[in-house]
Amino acid sequence: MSRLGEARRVVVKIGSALLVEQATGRLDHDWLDTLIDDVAELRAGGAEVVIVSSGAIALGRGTLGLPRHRAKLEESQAAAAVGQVTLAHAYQRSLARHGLVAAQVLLTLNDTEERRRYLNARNTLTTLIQKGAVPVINENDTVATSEIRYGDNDRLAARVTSMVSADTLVLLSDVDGLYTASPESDPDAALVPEVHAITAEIEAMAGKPVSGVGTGGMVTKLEAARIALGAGANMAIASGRVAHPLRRILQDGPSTWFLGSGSPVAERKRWIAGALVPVGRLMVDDGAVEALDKGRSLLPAGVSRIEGHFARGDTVSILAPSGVEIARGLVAYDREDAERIAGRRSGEIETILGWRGRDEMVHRDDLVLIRS
Ligand SMILES: Nc1ncnc2c1ncn2[C@@H]1O[C@H](COP(=O)(O)OP(=O)(O)O)[C@@H](O)[C@H]1O
Ligand SMILES: N[C@@H](CCC(=O)OP(=O)(O)O)C(=O)O
Repeated sequence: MSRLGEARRVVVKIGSALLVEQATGRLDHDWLDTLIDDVAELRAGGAEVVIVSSGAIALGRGTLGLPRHRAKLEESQAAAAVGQVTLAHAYQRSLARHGLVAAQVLLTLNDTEERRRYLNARNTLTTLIQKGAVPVINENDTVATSEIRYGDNDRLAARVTSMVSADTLVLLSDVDGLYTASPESDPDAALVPEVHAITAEIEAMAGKPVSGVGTGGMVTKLEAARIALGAGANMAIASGRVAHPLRRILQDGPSTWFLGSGSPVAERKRWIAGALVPVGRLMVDDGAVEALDKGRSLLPAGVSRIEGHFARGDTVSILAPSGVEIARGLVAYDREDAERIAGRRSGEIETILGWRGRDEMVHRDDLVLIRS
């Protein structure tokens, strides 16, 4: 079976140049339908699919009568506001043919970098996936100023891959994959089928050229690969210039696979254990120690004392009654709220806080045991 066939959670990124006909500025519905047929096929095979789609600016530009090149930032943002409506509607229509529900999610760089927003976005996305909807994500172009913009959806898609712990990222582009040199300028350039590490040699292959309506080029695709591999996912670049582009990858058509060594969950846990400095401490009772050893989440009921100042999403140490640190994790509540619900049953959270938070103080996906 192909690597894509084995994937369980896949993020697919679609570049503007694929969806929007350059000459007319129109959305290519026929092509989109073939792509969505493939998405339905992947889902029928048991995979969950998240879409990251560009195209809002290219679609809105024509409607507002803006030039293709050298539009000002605020003009592009205005174009995105118009084009995003068309884009979301196109996905909604195409997915509905398979009885699938589209969910529009617009993110900025802050949402994937600032811990609180990151957790909120992650919770929303995982809820959508669990409910069977297909998230269709784009950058929130209208609100983002240059400092808080991604500017390219390749890296946004890689951050989303990490955020939802997807095992596979597919970047559909106008080329079959990474070539030894830019295929536009070098007729001898050859497709690289597999990349195991992003070395200086690989970096040298990516030039800076950019297609007519896109903004990325190969450089941002390599940056995306670095993020995806760091999150334990594999990444493919393949052409979307064909009907049924995902089926083509499933049938081992031309592509470049960037192959990582870890698994998404293992990488995430390594990040929690190693890269983050705990800012608070949760003392837990013996029952909680036992539950954590069995791989369960930490519930408020098992927390007996709290120290330090932390906000939702911060890293905390979890200490056994003996004072030994047994785990680390991302806490789901601010210190003040954590204190109010400590020692209480999860069913009481809503009555105590006045709003319904998570049942867990630290969810098991956000928790790593640090003693053997
Ligand atoms: N080594 C390379 N291999 C493949 N494509 C390259 C390479 N170097 C530069 N490119 C250029 O990158 C383009 C793909 O990036 P881009 O146009 O940004 O796609 P998208 O719109 O899908 O993000 C190719 O069409 C090609 O012109
Ligand atoms: N957010 C922008 C797309 C930015 C982008 O990365 O474009 P592309 O290089 O075509 O994938 C839009 O929707 O127009």
